[in-house]
Amino acid sequence: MTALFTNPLPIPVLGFCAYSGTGKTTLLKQLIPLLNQRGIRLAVIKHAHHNFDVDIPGKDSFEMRKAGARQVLVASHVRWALMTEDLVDDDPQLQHLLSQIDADKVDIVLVEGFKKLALPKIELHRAAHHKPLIHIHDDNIVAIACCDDTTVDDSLTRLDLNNVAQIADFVQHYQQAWQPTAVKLPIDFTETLQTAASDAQSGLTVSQGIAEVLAQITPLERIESLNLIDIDNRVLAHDIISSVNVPQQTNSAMDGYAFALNDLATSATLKVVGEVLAGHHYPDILRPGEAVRIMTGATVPQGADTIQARELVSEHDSIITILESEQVVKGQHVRLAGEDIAKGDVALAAGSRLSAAELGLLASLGFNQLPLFQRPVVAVFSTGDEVSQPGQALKPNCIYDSNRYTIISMAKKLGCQVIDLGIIEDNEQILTATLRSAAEQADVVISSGGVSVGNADYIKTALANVGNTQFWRINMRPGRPLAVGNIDRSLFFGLPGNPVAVMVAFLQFVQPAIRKLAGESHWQPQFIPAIAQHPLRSKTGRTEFLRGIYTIGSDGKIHVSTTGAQGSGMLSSMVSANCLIVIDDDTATIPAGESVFIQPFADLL
Ligand SMILES: Nc1nc2c(c(=O)[nH]1)N[C@H]1C(S)=C(S)[C@@H](COP(=O)(O)OP(=O)(O)OC[C@H]3O[C@@H](n4cnc5c(N)ncnc54)[C@H](O)[C@@H]3O)O[C@H]1N2
Ligand code: MOO
Repeated sequence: MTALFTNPLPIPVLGFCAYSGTGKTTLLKQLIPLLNQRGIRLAVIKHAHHNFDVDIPGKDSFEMRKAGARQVLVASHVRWALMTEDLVDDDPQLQHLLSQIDADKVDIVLVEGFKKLALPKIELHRAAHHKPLIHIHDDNIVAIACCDDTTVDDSLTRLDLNNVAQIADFVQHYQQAWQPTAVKLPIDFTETLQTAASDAQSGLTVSQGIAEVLAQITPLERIESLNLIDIDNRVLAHDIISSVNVPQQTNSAMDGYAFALNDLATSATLKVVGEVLAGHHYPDILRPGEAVRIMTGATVPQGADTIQARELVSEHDSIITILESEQVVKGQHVRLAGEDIAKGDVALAAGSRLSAAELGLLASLGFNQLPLFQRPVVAVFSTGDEVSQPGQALKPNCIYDSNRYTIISMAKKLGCQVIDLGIIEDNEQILTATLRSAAEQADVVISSGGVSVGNADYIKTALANVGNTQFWRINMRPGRPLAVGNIDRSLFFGLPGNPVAVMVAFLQFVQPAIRKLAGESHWQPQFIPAIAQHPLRSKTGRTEFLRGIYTIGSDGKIHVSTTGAQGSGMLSSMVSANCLIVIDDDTATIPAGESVFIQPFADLL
């Protein structure tokens, strides 16, 4: 009977619910000053069932609103009030109302009304009114404030409706003990292994599917050594320990003057006794009242602890005056030896993927040859009588093979070595031979097509001849059918035929598998919250991956809209998208303006 509610604020929200006439407002009027005395800053949201007004006819703000202004903000040095005309069919949305509250200014929001929402509430009950108890049908009641003659289940905190101080104690404790609930991502990467068989009928969730896939993988242990210049997107096989400090010497981050800050206490003028360029050092220790001219990257002389940039110094005849000397902070523009990486630190851990920043860092430590996991070898083929080779004339009723190209490109992006096996005709002997030879050459074999009911026969029988594979139904769209298994020591993925389903299934299942196989430690995709530009629809019981375009709105926040039609054969939707919008299996609709998680393609595609 309660409707879903998510608290959008970083502060607690506590409701008060009761049948009318129980005295909610009377209690709140007594409770608020008591809580204020205890230093708790409050906001109150009150639900009104009728057409209320807070303004008075004749006041300028009232007249302007009546003249047609949809929002009127009236402000003085004491308070401001924003009045918004917002005619909605049903009850106003509490989540939307809460997002109007300034969470920096209050410690808790008390809500009067919104009885049907699943927000934590205190029930107020007077036995004399002979109304039913609310908590019997509402698990969100955290306490009941009632009179002596009410019988209450022991499991519920009982408060005395006539003892406001006791209710204030409860609210105070609730506010102090409240913790925001951890953000629930649409895919749970901590999911533990379930038996696929037991869920085969109802299908696996995406999280279960990922857990099942990862459980089948042992990282490859083949290690090779390569020079920095030849390393591209490879995974480090051992921890790299720094044998030097970076930077090696304490040096200047500015062209300017180095001196001891203490000297400025007596005078803003100092005597320049030398100059030090990058790659050199000043041979003496600075004495009181002395400074050296110093260039960016040059070693800071002993005795100096602070740098002032050249633009903030005037120099005449080797005497400098430090301008704005009162703003100089000890240690400014000084880069300490080892502040980036200290000698003996793990500079990069085994399992790190090496791209531009990591390669630069390894170079900065003086490393050249590095131990790397060998690249996983991936063999890819397409199946289907209608699937034709691009570059050749398209036969009637056929389509060009696009899946092999998207799969090969994504596998290469993950640093794999790819064997292209082309299009394999729907023939059991040929498919069996292809799978056998693919498994001899590759760590991972990927096919597309032929995994849904009915179409799967050849792939299924060919697989049964050479390995063991499970056919799963993943509760997601697109990408519902998925085959995963082993052929000898190789991993097999049978991706669905629809081109968008191929890409989505690759990103969700094949990608983590290849990353784990390649020895990479951090393979989880990033989820970023974005504001839905328009209502988004899904179905509970399955995870929806919509193709989305995210942009930064004029409010500085990330907004996302879909690319339009979402057919799982429409590759153009992937081309115009820059992210997947991921709607979890508990959610059917996301209203416009609400938050939704996206997976940016970033460097994945
Ligand atoms: N009765 C049912 N029918 C279907 C179901 C189902 O559960 N029950 N699932 C649907 C879903 S979801 C998908 S996805 C597809 C998956 O089918 P298959 O993996 O068997 O793939 P095919 O039938 O061979 O092809 C589907 C579609 O994709 C095109 N295709 C295939 N290969 C390629 C390629 N290399 N490049 C481009 N396009 C390709 C093919 O022409 C079909 O249009 O099954 C649904 N049906
Ligand atoms: O896997 Mo399918 O239609 O969901 O593309």
